[in-house]
Amino acid sequence: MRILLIHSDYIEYEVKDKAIKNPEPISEEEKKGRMDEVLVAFISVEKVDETNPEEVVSKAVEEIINVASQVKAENVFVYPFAHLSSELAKPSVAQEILRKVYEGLKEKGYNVGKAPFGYYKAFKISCKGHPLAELSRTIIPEGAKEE
Ligand SMILES: NCC(=O)N[C@H]1[C@@H](O)[C@H](n2cnc3c(N)ncnc32)O[C@@H]1CO
Repeated sequence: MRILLIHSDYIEYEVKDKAIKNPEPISEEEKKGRMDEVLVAFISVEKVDETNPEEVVSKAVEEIINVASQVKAENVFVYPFAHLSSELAKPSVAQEILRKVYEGLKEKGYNVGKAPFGYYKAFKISCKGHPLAELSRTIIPEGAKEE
């Protein structure tokens, strides 16, 4: 899993078109969204993550919370982003893993937003620009490391 973390004044998105055959069903109001004072997590789920989804989910939640506490962000935004890796997991697995990351962050008490899965989206983001405002993390399941 590849994660790009951007501490932002805001993130806003607008759904433009379906990008896969069966995108996540969304309501009219979910076609646009915005969150202010937020740690945005752009996440690419990778093929290797399929070997141990549970481990990748818990490590991702841990890494995101670690950065959120350092930058003092109470809002987190999970953005499915298929552009951080050339070894992507298939959409069905990726959607489930991202849903669990979202749920895991909520369980830890964060105010969590998410962008719909499986769409092309326009987005605007305002990076805060401080030294910890742009970070990336790579998460690899333990088992996969032995290969
Ligand atoms: N920016 C727009 C976009 O990326 N759209 C992506 C994601 O919403 C989602 N998606 C599909 N596979 C994955 C994956 N492995 N990891 C994350 N998202 C995925 O499906 C869209 C087309 O790839």
